[in-house]
Amino acid sequence: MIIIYLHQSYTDLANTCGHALFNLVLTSVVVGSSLLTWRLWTFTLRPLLHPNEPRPLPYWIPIIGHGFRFLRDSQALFTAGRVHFANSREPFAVTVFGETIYILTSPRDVSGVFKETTTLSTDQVNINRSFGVSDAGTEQMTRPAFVDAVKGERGGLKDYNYMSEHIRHSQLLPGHQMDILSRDFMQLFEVEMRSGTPEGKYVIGSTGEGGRVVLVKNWAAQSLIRATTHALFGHCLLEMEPQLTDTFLRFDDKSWMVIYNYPEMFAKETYELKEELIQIFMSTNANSFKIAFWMLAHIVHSDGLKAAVVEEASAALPSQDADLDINYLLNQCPLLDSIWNDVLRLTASSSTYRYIVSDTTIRGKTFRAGRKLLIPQRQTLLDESVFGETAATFDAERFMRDRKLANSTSFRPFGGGVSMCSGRHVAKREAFAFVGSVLTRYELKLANPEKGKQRFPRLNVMNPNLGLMGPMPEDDLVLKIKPRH
Ligand code: HEM
Repeated sequence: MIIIYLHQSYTDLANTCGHALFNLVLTSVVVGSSLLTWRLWTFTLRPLLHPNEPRPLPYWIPIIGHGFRFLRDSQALFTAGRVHFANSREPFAVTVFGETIYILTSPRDVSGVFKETTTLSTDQVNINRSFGVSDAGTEQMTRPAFVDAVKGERGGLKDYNYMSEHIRHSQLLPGHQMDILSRDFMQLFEVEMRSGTPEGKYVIGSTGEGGRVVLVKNWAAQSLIRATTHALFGHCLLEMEPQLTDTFLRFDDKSWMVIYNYPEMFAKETYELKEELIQIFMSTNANSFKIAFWMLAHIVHSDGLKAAVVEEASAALPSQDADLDINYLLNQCPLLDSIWNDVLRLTASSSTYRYIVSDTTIRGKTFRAGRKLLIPQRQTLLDESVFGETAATFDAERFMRDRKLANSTSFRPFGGGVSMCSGRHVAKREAFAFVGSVLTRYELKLANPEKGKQRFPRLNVMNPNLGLMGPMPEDDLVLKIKPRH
């Protein structure tokens, strides 16, 4: 009876409105109500039935979910998620092209993740895959075949990934190997900086009497990447590939496409550049020149700060013929140290990532096996409840005034747990070497445009990023430099 009635009503309405228009309206009503039902179930009813699971951040288009927002400005998406759940910092889930990713923004949850090393994995296999390691290569890398030199036979056989991590740590963490690396780096870096007036693509003009106009981003990148590459890999790599730094810089801004498996057809050049680079070369070189750049940018944009830092650092270079005393800069310069920390805080968009091997419960929330978990460190680095009302802006003395801040669980620019950056000590050395060297060897002035003042470089917050954010492509720090006598 009801069916006959509905059919009759359908026919009457269709005849009155015209079939095409009526079908359009009907389709819209069906799609709209299905969408509302799906939203009600997914974002309201299901979370009520599963209170122990992180709540999903609502979205409108199934499967695509937050995909485009994630690619366009992932930090804004994470902030929106945190705010959507009333800034409670409970874990939540986003959907990126069909994939559910848990987002953690509370330092206490994050500490729980770092402690859990059995059910949460760093997923080395998949990371290697995105850098082109084949199935056969993966099989070889995960086959237990090596003996740990320290533990010997007692430790049992280890696979390539374990041994590679072991070697990275002994090379890069404080100890004998790092001392050798640092010594080599400083020698090579001195060659770069001592040559008086820097030459290369970063010099864009002359001001007479030995003065030059330089682009600092490129200057920091060229000198630090060359010296680090030479110290880590020997001279052959740069001899075989003299353009390596340029190739790297062209790749750097888009490297996230490789990590997030962005479709190759939309990023052909990036994937071609990736072929020319190796993964370890990227993790070693992607960040240090950026932090050096930002530190110098903040220092030279304030005459008062510049004078204070030059005064503090000047004992590291007693004469222009001396070698830069990097240990003095690292250990006796509290202002420089505070600047390093606050710049890291403002520019790190580091994320720690884990693959969930089996269901894992942290502080009452269960994270389901087979999904990914992401910890965007920027969500705590800008937390006003920890860093104060001025958390969003640079404060050179913030970490000097409150020394405990550097050990806060909200301050993790290098990630944490088993995957914490082992290059953090090397990075600090590189940044201090560049900033200290430039400030003590040169007189510096902002090269102001004809009208007005040089704008402070804007942070490129748009690209998903795995370490430090650089400046917007069209922004740089342009300095007039003149060797000191
Ligand atoms: C300011 C500069 C740097 C920043 C902000 C930075 C940040 C990071 C972050 C966020 C991670 C992932 C941490 C996690 O998953 O929790 C990482 C990993 C790593 N970084 Fe860095 N990094 C920097 C410089 C360097 C340098 C100079 C090197 C090498 C000389 C390096 C080598 C590595 C390596 C090898 C890893 C993989 C994890 C490991 O085995 O240690 N990083 N870095």
